[in-house]
Amino acid sequence: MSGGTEQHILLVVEDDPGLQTQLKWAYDDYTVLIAGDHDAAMELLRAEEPAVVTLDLGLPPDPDGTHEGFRLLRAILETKPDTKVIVVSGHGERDSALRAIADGAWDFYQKPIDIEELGLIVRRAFHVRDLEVENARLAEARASDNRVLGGMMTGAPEMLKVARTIERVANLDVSVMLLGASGTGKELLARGLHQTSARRDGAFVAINCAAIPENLLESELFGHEKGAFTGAVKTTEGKIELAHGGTLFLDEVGDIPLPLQVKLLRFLQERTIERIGGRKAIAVDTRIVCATHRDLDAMIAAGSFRDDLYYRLAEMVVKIPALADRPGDAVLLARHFLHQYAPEMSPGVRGFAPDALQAIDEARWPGNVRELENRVKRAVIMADGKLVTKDDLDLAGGAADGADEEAWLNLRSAREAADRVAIRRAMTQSEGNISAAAKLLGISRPTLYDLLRQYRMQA
Ligand SMILES: Nc1ncnc2c1ncn2[C@@H]1O[C@H](COP(=O)(O)OP(=O)(O)OP(=O)(O)O)[C@@H](O)[C@H]1O
Repeated sequence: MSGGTEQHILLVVEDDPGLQTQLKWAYDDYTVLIAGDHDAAMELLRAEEPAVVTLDLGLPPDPDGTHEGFRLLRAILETKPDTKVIVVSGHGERDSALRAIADGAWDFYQKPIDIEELGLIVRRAFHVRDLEVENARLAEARASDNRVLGGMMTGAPEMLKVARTIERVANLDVSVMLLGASGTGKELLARGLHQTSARRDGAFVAINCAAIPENLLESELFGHEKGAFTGAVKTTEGKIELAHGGTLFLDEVGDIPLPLQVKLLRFLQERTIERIGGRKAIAVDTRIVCATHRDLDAMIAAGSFRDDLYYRLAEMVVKIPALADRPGDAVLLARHFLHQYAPEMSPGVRGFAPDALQAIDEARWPGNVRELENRVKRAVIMADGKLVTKDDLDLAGGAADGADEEAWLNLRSAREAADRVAIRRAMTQSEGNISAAAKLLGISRPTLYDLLRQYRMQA
């Protein structure tokens, strides 16, 4: 292939020995790997990272059904979401094929296999994959599958930087303070830090200090002995102790009252705690990661937060950008949540209408990712058709129509701009399926590929 493209590895998942041999030798442009079942396929996927997979839905131990095929499709896309999976289904299994597309398969092909026809689809899959690789290379250092730490999704350089910082400090013995508005993903990042660290086999315990009444917070954090106070009917471990060997996420640490701040500081200095009513110091090995949306500098100046505690907790301060400051992430996350919620809540819902995507892109999202997630969830439930509309999202109107109309450089650039909008919309409506998008646009698939390449757009 042309320079700059990755090695072309094709994984064929097929349990019929005859077809295996036939396919193995049919495509000499690629390195062809063969797997006969789920486990063999996953092993090869992990070891060789094939860009394209052809997947027969009928696999052992269920060769006449589709259960194993779908299970493998899910596993492949979970493990390596950018894999182009071409589902090969038997006669009369069109419904399964379409369901596979809805589940994230790239295309489908119906048996009996015609080597040349299937070869064409495979070739195009590699072609699109090459374009994606090239685009990704061009579009700064973006994660190829938009997933970073602990299941966090982002394509925004601002957030990728945050994730990299956290990965880097995860295994260092430094305290980390996450600063960011509500719903920006602080807890998710703390969890990601824990999972990346050597403590990953220990517990991750989270406590929101603002949500617990002051008089109960001490017991929540440090635990109590039986009889320590009225109602203390049995000895109870606090969160710090429960996170022994693991990580305690102290959310809204700015809400800890001063007397408790002293006790927390003592724990950080001596690494021992005393339960309320307890007489002995208990050694506890817990890493603390904390977060707040408060202005701790101002609180220190006002005397409501101890500066010595601050310096213990905040050796590394990581600022989390608001969703509105991560261009592209709102749409990326909206799609992610739609695919997460639609299957169980409204299986008919497949994607967003173009006006909805535009509104999502333009909204300010004061409640950040949590607000977006809730709105998408509600919209998925409310949607009547296959597509979630702007009305379903119940967002206040976006930017004024046509307000940012540009003066065109020339007819070519005006055409290109119009093409881009139409292609983006068609691709969105068809959830990235090239055939369907080409159909919507009234052009052939090869023409659409040419345009995508010409405009350097991602499929
Ligand atoms: N980048 C992301 N990718 C996927 N899900 C996300 C992302 N960021 C946040 N979420 C989800 O959004 C919700 C809010 O995130 P999280 O609880 O981590 O925010 P927070 O900053 O800790 O909020 P608060 O300060 O209000 O507690 C969670 O359901 C979380 O899983």
